[in-house]
Amino acid sequence: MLSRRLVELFRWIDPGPDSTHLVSDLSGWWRDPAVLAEVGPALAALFPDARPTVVVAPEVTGLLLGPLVAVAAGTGFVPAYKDGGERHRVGAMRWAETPPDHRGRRLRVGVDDRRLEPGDRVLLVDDWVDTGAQSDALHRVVRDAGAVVVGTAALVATCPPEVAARLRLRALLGGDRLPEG
Ligand SMILES: Nc1ncnc2[nH]cnc12
Repeated sequence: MLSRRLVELFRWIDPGPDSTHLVSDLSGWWRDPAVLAEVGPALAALFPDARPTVVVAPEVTGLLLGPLVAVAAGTGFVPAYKDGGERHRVGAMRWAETPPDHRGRRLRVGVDDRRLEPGDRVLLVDDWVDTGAQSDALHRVVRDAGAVVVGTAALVATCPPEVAARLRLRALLGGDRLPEG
Protein backbone atom coordinates (compact mmCIF):
# COMPACT_ATOMS: atom_id res chain seq x y z
CA MET A 1 0.00 0.00 0.00
CA LEU A 2 1.34 3.44 -0.95
CA SER A 3 1.08 5.14 2.43
CA ARG A 4 2.95 2.29 4.14
CA ARG A 5 5.71 2.51 1.52
CA LEU A 6 5.94 6.29 2.10
CA VAL A 7 6.41 5.71 5.82
CA GLU A 8 9.08 3.03 5.23
CA LEU A 9 11.09 5.22 2.87
CA PHE A 10 10.87 8.46 4.90
CA ARG A 11 13.94 9.65 6.85
CA TRP A 12 14.81 12.47 9.18
CA ILE A 13 18.42 13.60 8.70
CA ASP A 14 20.74 15.65 10.86
CA PRO A 15 22.16 18.46 8.68
CA GLY A 16 25.19 18.85 10.99
CA PRO A 17 26.41 20.41 14.23
CA ASP A 18 25.24 23.97 13.33
CA SER A 19 21.64 22.87 12.96
CA THR A 20 19.09 22.90 15.75
CA HIS A 21 16.69 20.45 14.17
CA LEU A 22 16.45 17.46 11.90
CA VAL A 23 15.22 17.94 8.35
CA SER A 24 12.94 15.68 6.38
CA ASP A 25 14.48 13.60 3.60
CA LEU A 26 11.93 12.67 0.94
CA SER A 27 14.50 11.50 -1.62
CA GLY A 28 13.69 7.84 -0.95
CA TRP A 29 10.19 8.46 -2.27
CA TRP A 30 11.32 9.78 -5.63
CA ARG A 31 13.89 6.98 -5.99
CA ASP A 32 11.27 4.27 -5.61
CA PRO A 33 9.60 3.22 -8.88
CA ALA A 34 6.34 2.14 -7.25
CA VAL A 35 6.02 5.39 -5.28
CA LEU A 36 6.80 7.45 -8.37
CA ALA A 37 4.17 5.59 -10.37
CA GLU A 38 1.51 5.76 -7.68
CA VAL A 39 1.77 9.22 -6.07
CA GLY A 40 0.18 11.12 -8.96
CA PRO A 41 -2.92 8.93 -9.24
CA ALA A 42 -3.20 8.70 -5.42
CA LEU A 43 -3.14 12.49 -4.96
CA ALA A 44 -5.58 13.06 -7.84
CA ALA A 45 -7.90 10.42 -6.31
CA LEU A 46 -8.15 12.44 -3.07
CA PHE A 47 -10.57 14.71 -5.02
CA PRO A 48 -12.55 12.28 -7.18
CA ASP A 49 -15.38 14.68 -8.03
CA ALA A 50 -13.46 17.96 -8.20
CA ARG A 51 -13.08 18.19 -12.01
CA PRO A 52 -9.91 20.30 -11.90
CA THR A 53 -8.83 22.08 -15.07
CA VAL A 54 -5.26 22.70 -13.92
CA VAL A 55 -2.77 21.60 -11.25
CA VAL A 56 -0.67 24.26 -9.52
CA ALA A 57 2.31 23.21 -7.38
CA PRO A 58 5.20 25.23 -5.88
CA GLU A 59 8.86 24.76 -6.67
CA VAL A 60 11.03 22.82 -6.03
CA THR A 61 9.38 19.47 -5.33
CA GLY A 62 6.17 20.69 -6.92
CA LEU A 63 7.92 20.71 -10.29
CA LEU A 64 8.15 16.93 -9.95
CA LEU A 65 4.95 16.18 -8.08
CA GLY A 66 2.68 18.63 -9.91
CA PRO A 67 3.06 17.08 -13.37
CA LEU A 68 2.60 13.55 -11.96
CA VAL A 69 -0.76 14.63 -10.51
CA ALA A 70 -1.71 16.63 -13.61
CA VAL A 71 -1.17 13.61 -15.87
CA ALA A 72 -3.32 11.49 -13.56
CA ALA A 73 -6.04 14.17 -13.37
CA GLY A 74 -5.99 14.80 -17.12
CA THR A 75 -5.11 18.48 -16.69
CA GLY A 76 -2.26 20.81 -17.54
CA PHE A 77 0.23 22.10 -15.01
CA VAL A 78 1.22 25.58 -13.85
CA PRO A 79 4.36 25.85 -11.70
CA ALA A 80 4.32 28.26 -8.76
CA TYR A 81 7.63 29.98 -8.07
CA LYS A 82 9.16 31.39 -4.93
CA ASP A 83 10.56 34.88 -5.12
CA GLY A 84 14.28 34.44 -4.57
CA GLY A 85 14.00 30.87 -5.87
CA GLU A 86 16.10 29.14 -8.47
CA ARG A 87 15.60 31.75 -11.20
CA HIS A 88 14.63 35.38 -11.21
CA ARG A 89 11.14 35.67 -12.70
CA VAL A 90 10.58 38.09 -15.54
CA GLY A 91 7.33 39.01 -17.26
CA ALA A 92 3.86 39.25 -15.81
CA MET A 93 3.65 37.37 -12.53
CA ARG A 94 0.87 37.25 -9.97
CA TRP A 95 2.36 37.15 -6.44
CA ALA A 96 1.11 36.74 -2.88
CA GLU A 97 3.17 37.02 0.29
CA THR A 98 3.16 34.31 2.97
CA PRO A 99 3.15 34.76 6.72
CA PRO A 100 6.23 33.10 8.34
CA ASP A 101 6.69 29.40 7.41
CA HIS A 102 7.89 26.50 9.63
CA ARG A 103 11.38 28.06 9.80
CA GLY A 104 10.14 31.60 10.36
CA ARG A 105 10.81 32.73 6.77
CA ARG A 106 8.45 34.92 4.81
CA LEU A 107 8.33 34.50 1.10
CA ARG A 108 6.39 35.47 -1.96
CA VAL A 109 4.92 32.79 -4.21
CA GLY A 110 3.57 33.48 -7.63
CA VAL A 111 2.48 32.09 -10.96
CA ASP A 112 2.80 33.31 -14.53
CA ASP A 113 -0.14 35.65 -14.92
CA ARG A 114 -0.89 34.38 -18.42
CA ARG A 115 -1.36 30.77 -17.32
CA LEU A 116 -4.40 30.97 -15.02
CA GLU A 117 -7.74 32.09 -16.30
CA PRO A 118 -11.02 33.15 -14.70
CA GLY A 119 -13.08 30.00 -14.26
CA ASP A 120 -10.08 27.68 -13.95
CA ARG A 121 -10.63 24.97 -11.34
CA VAL A 122 -7.29 24.62 -9.59
CA LEU A 123 -6.04 21.57 -7.72
CA LEU A 124 -3.15 22.73 -5.50
CA VAL A 125 -0.50 20.09 -4.87
CA ASP A 126 2.35 20.04 -2.37
CA ASP A 127 4.55 17.38 -0.82
CA TRP A 128 4.12 18.60 2.77
CA VAL A 129 1.76 21.13 4.33
CA ASP A 130 2.90 22.22 7.78
CA THR A 131 1.89 25.78 8.69
CA GLY A 132 -0.14 26.05 5.49
CA ALA A 133 1.36 29.49 4.89
CA GLN A 134 2.47 28.78 1.35
CA SER A 135 -0.81 27.09 0.44
CA ASP A 136 -2.72 30.04 1.88
CA ALA A 137 -0.74 32.41 -0.34
CA LEU A 138 -1.37 30.21 -3.37
CA HIS A 139 -5.09 30.22 -2.62
CA ARG A 140 -4.92 34.03 -2.78
CA VAL A 141 -2.98 33.97 -6.06
CA VAL A 142 -5.61 31.68 -7.58
CA ARG A 143 -8.52 33.78 -6.30
CA ASP A 144 -6.89 37.00 -7.52
CA ALA A 145 -6.76 35.42 -10.98
CA GLY A 146 -10.53 34.84 -10.84
CA ALA A 147 -10.03 31.06 -10.61
CA VAL A 148 -11.18 28.71 -7.81
CA VAL A 149 -9.26 26.22 -5.68
CA VAL A 150 -11.11 22.90 -5.72
CA GLY A 151 -8.74 21.39 -3.15
CA THR A 152 -5.21 21.04 -1.84
CA ALA A 153 -3.67 17.57 -2.17
CA ALA A 154 -0.54 16.74 -0.17
CA LEU A 155 1.55 13.71 0.66
CA VAL A 156 2.00 14.79 4.30
CA ALA A 157 -0.16 17.09 6.41
CA THR A 158 1.08 18.23 9.82
CA CYS A 159 -1.05 21.38 10.11
CA PRO A 160 -3.85 21.99 12.62
CA PRO A 161 -7.30 20.69 11.56
CA GLU A 162 -8.73 24.22 11.18
CA VAL A 163 -5.95 25.08 8.72
CA ALA A 164 -6.60 21.84 6.82
CA ALA A 165 -10.30 22.68 6.64
CA ARG A 166 -9.63 26.24 5.40
CA LEU A 167 -7.29 24.97 2.71
CA ARG A 168 -9.59 22.10 1.70
CA LEU A 169 -6.58 19.92 2.37
CA ARG A 170 -6.53 16.15 1.97
CA ALA A 171 -3.32 14.19 2.50
CA LEU A 172 -2.05 10.64 2.18
CA LEU A 173 -0.23 10.79 5.55
CA GLY A 174 -0.73 12.62 8.83
CA GLY A 175 2.29 13.52 10.95
CA ASP A 176 1.32 10.75 13.39
CA ARG A 177 2.29 8.14 10.78
CA LEU A 178 5.88 9.41 10.51
CA PRO A 179 8.68 8.54 12.93
CA GLU A 180 9.50 11.13 15.62
CA GLY A 181 11.68 13.99 14.33
N1 LIG B 1 9.51 19.15 3.52
C1 LIG B 1 8.79 19.88 4.39
N2 LIG B 1 7.90 20.78 3.95
C2 LIG B 1 7.14 21.46 4.85
N3 LIG B 1 7.22 21.33 6.15
C3 LIG B 1 8.11 20.45 6.63
N4 LIG B 1 8.40 20.10 7.89
C4 LIG B 1 9.36 19.15 7.83
N5 LIG B 1 9.70 18.89 6.55
C5 LIG B 1 8.93 19.69 5.78
